[in-house]
Amino acid sequence: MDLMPYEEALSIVLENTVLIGTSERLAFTECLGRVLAEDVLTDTDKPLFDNSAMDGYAVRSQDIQNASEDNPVRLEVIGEVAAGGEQTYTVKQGQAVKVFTGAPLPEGADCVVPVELTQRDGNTVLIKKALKSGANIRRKGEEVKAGEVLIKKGTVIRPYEIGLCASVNKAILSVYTLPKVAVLSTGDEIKDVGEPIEKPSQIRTSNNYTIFAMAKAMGLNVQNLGIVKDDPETIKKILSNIYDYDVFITTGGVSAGDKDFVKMLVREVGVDVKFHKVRIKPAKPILFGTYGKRGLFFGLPGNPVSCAIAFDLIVRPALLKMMGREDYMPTYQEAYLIRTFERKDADRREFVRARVWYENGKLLCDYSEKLQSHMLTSYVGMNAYMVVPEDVKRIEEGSRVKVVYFPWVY
Ligand SMILES: Nc1nc2c(c(=O)[nH]1)N[C@H]1C(S)=C(S)[C@@H](COP(=O)(O)OP(=O)(O)OC[C@H]3O[C@@H](n4cnc5c(N)ncnc54)[C@H](O)[C@@H]3O)O[C@H]1N2
Ligand code: MOO
Repeated sequence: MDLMPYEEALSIVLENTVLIGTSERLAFTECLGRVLAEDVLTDTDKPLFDNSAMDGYAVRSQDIQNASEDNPVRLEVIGEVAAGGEQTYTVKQGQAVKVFTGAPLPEGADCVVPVELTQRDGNTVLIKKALKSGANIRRKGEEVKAGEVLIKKGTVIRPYEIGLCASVNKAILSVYTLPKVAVLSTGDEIKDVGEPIEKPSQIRTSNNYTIFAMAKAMGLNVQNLGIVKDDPETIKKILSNIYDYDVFITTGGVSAGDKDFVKMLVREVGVDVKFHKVRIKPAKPILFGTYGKRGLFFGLPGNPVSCAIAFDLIVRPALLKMMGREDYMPTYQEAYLIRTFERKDADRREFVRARVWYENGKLLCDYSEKLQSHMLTSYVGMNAYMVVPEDVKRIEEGSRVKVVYFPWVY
């Protein structure tokens, strides 16, 4: 049986992914990483008033049009306005007012000469350069006017937008509700952190923690349901709770073993399985299905690297789309391979842990020595996946390869 290509699998997942749709109103400080469910309007002009962009002297540009280093223009200093200060002066011909950055612009002045281009002399100042009308002035409403859209619906709130909301006193934002996510690991041999290992064949879990951390790093509301033994009744009982979540993720139990129960039991709890197995390496046995109104079920393979890759390249885009993000597709770049890569089994598209970096203006790529799907250490020191296309056995040093950065920026 031909395996499903990666693109087809991803598009099936995304076709079945719907935006949560509901929204909630939150304090702007709680909205980091959230997606705006409506346009943010400002009810004030930004800036609120004409003000100086420099520490210097507010003057009339026509008074200084012939000013130069050799032939400075002398103006009478009639006062001083600080940031936050009252604007009480009117600058008339031959006059200047000392101003500081952010200070309201005195009436009559139409430019500000930075202090570096002046020389103070008692109650006069020498201006050493001609400036145009408007120079070093921030005009009322030049950034945004009252009633205008400040941030569009669909925008992700980053620290910049948090600051912007603060600057216009926008204290409450309407953002899309986050999907509720659960992660459950399966396997008789899997032991939780802190549990004693009783026999050498037991395995310390990593998967439920990796996936929990990945969802958490996306700002999601995620529950780690721990580990369940390969007992069909217990697994089915837990799986019957999928309806409490928008996205349910299991790890393990999806390949061909006698105890790989997840793939059978999900159907019994009402999951409509859309695919099982994709032409990728690792993570081939990934299972995907839908349930209820908008539920997404992902059965990720048990091998720790397979599990992580399946999340990064298949689950994460769906979660982003569900959260209301428009930039949910993984983005690829081209890099130059610095060392020949070879593999024996070339059937599937392989995502090799790699490191990319710029050198002399070129993005270069080297790959981890650890290629197997149980080796979580293959991530350490790496920052990207190098894509080895289907049917390609060897990529020569110096060739161009496609890479995709790990989505976690630290
Ligand atoms: N006959 C076949 N065998 C396998 C196939 C196949 O096509 N035919 N596919 C292989 C591939 S590819 C993968 S990937 C794995 C996936 O298997 P499962 O999803 O069924 O996972 P398990 O069998 O439960 O475990 C696989 C492996 O991973 C370890 N594991 C499981 N859970 C965890 C956890 N929470 N933390 C850390 N490590 C975990 C487990 O001990 C196994 O070593 O199947 C291949 N086999
Ligand atoms: O495709 Mo599996 O994911 O080798 O490890």
